Amino acid sequence: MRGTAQLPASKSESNRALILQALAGGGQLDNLSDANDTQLMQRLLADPAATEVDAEDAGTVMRFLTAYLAVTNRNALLTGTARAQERPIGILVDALRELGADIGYEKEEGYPPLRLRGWQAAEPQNENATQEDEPIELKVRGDISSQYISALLMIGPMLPGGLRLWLTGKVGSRPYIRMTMALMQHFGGNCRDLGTALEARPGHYQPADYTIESDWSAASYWYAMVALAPAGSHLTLPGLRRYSWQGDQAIVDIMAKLGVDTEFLADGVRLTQTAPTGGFTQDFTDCPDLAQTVAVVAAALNVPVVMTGLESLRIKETDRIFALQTELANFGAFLTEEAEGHFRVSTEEFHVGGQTVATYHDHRMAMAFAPLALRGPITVDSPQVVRKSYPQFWLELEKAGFSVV
Ligand SMILES: O=C(O)C1=C[C@@H](OP(=O)(O)O)[C@@H](O)[C@H](O)C1
Ligand SMILES: C=C(OP(=O)(O)O)C(=O)O
Repeated sequence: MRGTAQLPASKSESNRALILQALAGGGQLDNLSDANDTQLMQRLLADPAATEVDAEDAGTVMRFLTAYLAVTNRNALLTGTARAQERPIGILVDALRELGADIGYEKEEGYPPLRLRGWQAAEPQNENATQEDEPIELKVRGDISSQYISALLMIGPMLPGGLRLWLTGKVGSRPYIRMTMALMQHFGGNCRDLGTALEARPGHYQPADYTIESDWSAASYWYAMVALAPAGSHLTLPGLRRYSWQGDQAIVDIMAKLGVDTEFLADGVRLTQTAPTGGFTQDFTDCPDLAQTVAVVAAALNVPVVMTGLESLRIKETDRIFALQTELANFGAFLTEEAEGHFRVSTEEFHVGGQTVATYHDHRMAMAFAPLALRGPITVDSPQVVRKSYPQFWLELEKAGFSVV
């Protein structure tokens, strides 16, 4: 493997920047993602009169728009795909109700679709505050999805006294919360991490320009390819930054152990194949979207990796633990829960030769297993799933020399 692969722009940065641009009333965004999740967010924000808003299968769109539509006093039905209707949202709805939003469940309590009816009071309520300009204080569980916290923080400055969130439980996906706060500050939002709580002070966002970084989660599939490619392979990925707001930059350190060296360039990174260092334990609490990539590479290289912090994987685009276990087994590898929350990747006899990988409506299943084609022919079922985050994925594989038919 040699050459350069084009990455999509970060969908996480893009979808925050779009919400903040809408709340700020302007600003130029460059290099927005072509991911369906981002294109969808852009379309939905551009139609303020819509009474039915379909977030499809995009978690960030569903969660961020719940808060955004509420705070902008919209009357709308917010819905999504069948899977989106199985992904919980009760924690966010409870918090928004405490703030004064009028939100009802159309079907099952705690799940989309949601009926949004603006605020119960003309002004967002401030019952929990002792004085007019004090922030409303809320306790929010951090162990289900950080997207609820990001959604709340972004609307925090719009509330009369701002917002103070006390996170409870084990907080997952923390880097995504830090990314939210960094982008809020970029748009002139006043927010702080107080250690025990997160605070957004009241105030107006200011229009700001921002160039979105390339997507580190998408980069992980190219790291996987370099790890599995013939010796001497290397690859350049433009648009990635050394100082990134994306927690999935953790792939740099993880892949160093799986035999990929990263050199930061003026624009992007250059990956070079080295040798795996041996087994290790990796916590995915902060970077859940990397779990599938790492599981497949560890299995294929027969590196015993113990994976922890996978709790949120069962409520993503699919139950990713089940999907990984089922599909890895077809290649002679296993993901076994040996103690609570400790999943060991082990390989009996890894073989690639004509298997069909089921993708479970999950872009990351398709992209995580695709690098196995370096070891033999595979068929990836429903390949169009990649459009959620990386529509050009198969095209880029072809450009890199894969035969995609
Ligand atoms: O805020 C974000 O942009 C995201 C947060 C993460 O979700 P959780 O917070 O639900 O783990 C991640 O898995 C998702 O792909 C994107
Ligand atoms: C979990 C993901 O996305 P979301 O939760 O935004 O649907 C993902 O992209 O892996």
